Amino acid sequence: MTAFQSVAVIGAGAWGTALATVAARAGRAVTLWARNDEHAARITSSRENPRLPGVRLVPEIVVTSELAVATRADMLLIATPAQHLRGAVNMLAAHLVKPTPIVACAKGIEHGTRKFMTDVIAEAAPHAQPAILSGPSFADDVARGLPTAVTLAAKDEALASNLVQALGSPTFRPYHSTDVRGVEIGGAAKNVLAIAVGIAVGRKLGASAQAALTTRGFAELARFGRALGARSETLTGLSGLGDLILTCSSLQSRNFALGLALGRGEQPPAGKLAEGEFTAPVLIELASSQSIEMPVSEAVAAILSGRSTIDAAISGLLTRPFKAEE
Ligand SMILES: NC(=O)C1=CN([C@@H]2O[C@H](COP(=O)(O)OP(=O)(O)OC[C@H]3O[C@@H](n4cnc5c(N)ncnc54)[C@H](OP(=O)(O)O)[C@@H]3O)[C@@H](O)[C@H]2O)C=CC1
Ligand SMILES: O=C(CO)COP(=O)(O)O
Repeated sequence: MTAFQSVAVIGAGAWGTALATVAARAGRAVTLWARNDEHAARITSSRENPRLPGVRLVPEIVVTSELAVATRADMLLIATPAQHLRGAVNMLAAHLVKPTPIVACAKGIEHGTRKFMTDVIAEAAPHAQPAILSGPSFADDVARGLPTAVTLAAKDEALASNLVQALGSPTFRPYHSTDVRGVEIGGAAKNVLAIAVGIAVGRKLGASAQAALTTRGFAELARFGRALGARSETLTGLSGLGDLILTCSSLQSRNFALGLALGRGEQPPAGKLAEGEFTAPVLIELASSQSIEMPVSEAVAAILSGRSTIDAAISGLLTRPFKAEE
């Protein structure tokens, strides 16, 4: 029997809604918390979230805007955007009466503090047990029950394994890990790199360039990860290489789609969260503070901030000095 019978998902966006279906499929009692009363009431009555259209929520999922109801759960999943994770955890920390696992499901690094998601949780809710879930998983695929595998990490292996037992099912296979930092790095960096690859595809640089850029993107993700203590099996695993491949090759990805639009000289899709846009500046700040070379991510940050044109950034990458592959 699993240690965690009930699950609350904080943040009723596309990913939070998909995760609520994951937990329900795994047999948990599920609460989905939306910050807005009307939004919660609308999902409750229609059994559909406009942020994840076409997906019917099973009747067992309780949708609420009352934090006191959600925080009664045995474990919490936080699925807000990365820059809002601290605000969400601050709110719920006051309601926690026992040490409760809080699983970060956002992919990013906090601006200003340059902190990764589990560090933000540990700071905002000192009695929580932070964990991170990440890997190749589009909300739409997951909610429809298409199969995937992800990584779920916590410092304590037994906790990570218990969380996996609580959420896993034949269509959603979490692998447990204790390499929290490695998992956080993969999820954050791959979004920035997907913007780069989207730009290359939008500029019609060809399938060979797409593969080359994805690979060199992985080289810098891994360089950054190793410098920050990530394990190599995590970097080449589901939350690293796995999610990078997905995001750099699929039009379903909002980060890839943002890059594609930029590369084509079009307006980026409106109202779509592309975390890489927010992660790029803080990722390169962190990298340069530790003298880690991340030329592809730097090019993305320069394009997004208007410091470079797309053509200048592409030419800058292609004319770097030749060097040994590592
Ligand atoms: N979509 C996907 O396929 C996947 C997304 N992720 C990650 O999950 C995170 C969320 O993405 P996604 O669900 O797609 O984004 P969405 O834009 O679909 O939804 C974000 C949700 O967060 C809510 N929210 C924003 N700020 C707060 C806050 N302070 N407190 C509570 N709720 C808040 C929003 O509420 P409101 O509706 O009121 O605006 C909205 O419902 C991102 O970090 C993303 O990288 C990870 C894997 C897959
Ligand atoms: O993280 C994701 C898939 O694993 C979702 O990617 P996008 O945020 O780019 O849509």
